[in-house]
Amino acid sequence: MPLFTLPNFLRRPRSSHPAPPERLHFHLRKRLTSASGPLELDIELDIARGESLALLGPSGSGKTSLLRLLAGLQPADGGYIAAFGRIWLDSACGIDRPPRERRAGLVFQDYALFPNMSVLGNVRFALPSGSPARRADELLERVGLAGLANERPARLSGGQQQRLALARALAAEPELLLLDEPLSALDGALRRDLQDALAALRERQRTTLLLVTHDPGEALRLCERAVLLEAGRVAADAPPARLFGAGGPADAEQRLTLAGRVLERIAAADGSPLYRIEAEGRTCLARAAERAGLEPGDSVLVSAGDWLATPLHGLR
Ligand SMILES: Nc1ncnc2c1ncn2[C@@H]1O[C@H](COP(=O)(O)OP(=O)(O)OP(=O)(O)O)[C@@H](O)[C@H]1O
Repeated sequence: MPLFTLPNFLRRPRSSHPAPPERLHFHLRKRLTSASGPLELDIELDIARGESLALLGPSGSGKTSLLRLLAGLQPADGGYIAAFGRIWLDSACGIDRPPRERRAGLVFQDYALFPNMSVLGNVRFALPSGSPARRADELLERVGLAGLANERPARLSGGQQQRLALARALAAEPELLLLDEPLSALDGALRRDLQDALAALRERQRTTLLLVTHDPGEALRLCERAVLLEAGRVAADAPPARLFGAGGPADAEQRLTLAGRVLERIAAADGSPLYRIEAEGRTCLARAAERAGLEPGDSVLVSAGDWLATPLHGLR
């Protein structure tokens, strides 16, 4: 008979779920209320550390809710999250770590910046303790905000606030980065620059990424895996090129965007370059998006509406 036993309320609950250090595995259930009636979110996914996953699906399919459940900002009705060697949630045994104990960084459409801190202060605040302060300057440089370091967030445009929110999320070096259309307020070259910066930073830190996007090009460029949600369930889980390909499960508008490869460069009548492209078994002629300087063999995304080819990096 032990001399001393801990009372029940002091015992730490133990989960029976395995939590391998290199994986994120979750099964989450949540009853939601949509305009057309109750919606049962029920999603199970197994994701490797460093993997980059696009979350797609029609409005109201549960994408934002899933990110909020993972971050701990919304309570699940049931389920578990085993994240990189730790249990964040196991409703069966009463474990539910608060957001600050989950190593998840998130950027939502409404940014949630600290209004009374400078731009630089917002990023510095998120640095893990012991990080060199210049890391905040590097991140601001990377997202093109170095010149605005001393401004207050309210003085920034929507796109600049979005970039600041991204820099702040990256500063915290999260194991899991949850991005809800983080680049939607940006256009053209800036969007491409930030996508490149995000890909480079993510690779360096081996961050696992869940990215909500409505942009097939973004999914193709940044993610090796795409999960399509429909009415709170996983309807498809495949490489983005397959999801958006002809006959794939993405919706008709997205299917107009094809993954292809440059066959050759030819000159149009006015001397501007045109490219012959093989995409999903058909050949087309396309102009290049921006000054792309495409070469034969390059992977591209072709928007069938106006036959515009966008170069892709990382397409498998
Ligand atoms: N806390 C909540 N309680 C009940 N229902 C909710 C809650 N939060 C969201 N919902 C509902 O759940 C449904 C899914 O919403 P969610 O924002 O997750 O969808 P989404 O796929 O991100 O949509 P969008 O692409 O438009 O952002 C919506 O109908 C919404 O009204």
